[in-house]
Amino acid sequence: MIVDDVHIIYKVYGGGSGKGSATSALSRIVRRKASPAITEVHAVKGITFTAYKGEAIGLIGSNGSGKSTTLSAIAGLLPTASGAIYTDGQPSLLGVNAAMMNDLSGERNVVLGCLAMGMTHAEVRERYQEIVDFSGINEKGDFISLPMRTYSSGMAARLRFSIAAAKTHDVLLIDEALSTGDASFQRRSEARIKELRREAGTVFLVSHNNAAIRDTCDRTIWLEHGVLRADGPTEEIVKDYEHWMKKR
Ligand SMILES: Nc1ncnc2c1ncn2[C@@H]1O[C@H](COP(=O)(O)OP(=O)(O)OP(=O)(O)O)[C@@H](O)[C@H]1O
Repeated sequence: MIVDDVHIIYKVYGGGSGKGSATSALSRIVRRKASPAITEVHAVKGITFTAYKGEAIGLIGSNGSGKSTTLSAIAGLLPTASGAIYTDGQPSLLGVNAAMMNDLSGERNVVLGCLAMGMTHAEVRERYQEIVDFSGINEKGDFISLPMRTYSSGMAARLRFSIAAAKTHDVLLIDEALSTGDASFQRRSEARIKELRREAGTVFLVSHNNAAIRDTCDRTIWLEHGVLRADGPTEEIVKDYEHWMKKR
């Protein structure tokens, strides 16, 4: 995968005016008043790097440095203002916010999630039990047949991770997934990420948990203010980052 001088700019409509509602938009149309100002947030400012098959890369940086934005752009969910991203294979974003249908049962979400990732019905049937067992949702009763809205945030995150981790991904993008779930689930998910790596894809992990980055990634990219500050062996980069954080 090649990320070539990528810039990402968010456009925030009506920023600052405090009148972003539908009725105020309608009144502006009726009165033919100019639309409110657009505020631009330049979140990523010219990032360039190359990632190879079999690599697990950590993305670190302070809050608002552009890690999640970079990941969304690689997943194809955000357009670049300039620059380009080239990938060999389909990147999938495994975020704690990945869409699930809250009114449907966990069971239906597993089936829909698997179909959405391109599995056939037969493959879904084959993997279903494994996904439910991995998530551990049923450890405390038959929760998998209840609607997702009855799950705790940790349970929902575990199910999301388990669905996405059931498939071998060409490029797997993980946003803070390891920080959700309890200690035993974190251990299981770390082991699964290692397996996914062996199955040849490229893994990106965004996390504030430096121990998880050290355990999972051999290369780390450090972003700060939307700029690539360092890119190299995990141990070296995380050490510099921790040192820099202490001095702030
Ligand atoms: N939907 C959005 N609209 C406008 N600005 C946004 C949006 N999402 C993020 N930003 C801005 O883009 C910048 C980078 O945000 P991003 O979420 O990528 O950072 P991050 O490094 O993942 O942060 P954190 O560690 O807090 O999760 C921030 O300045 C943020 O305010």
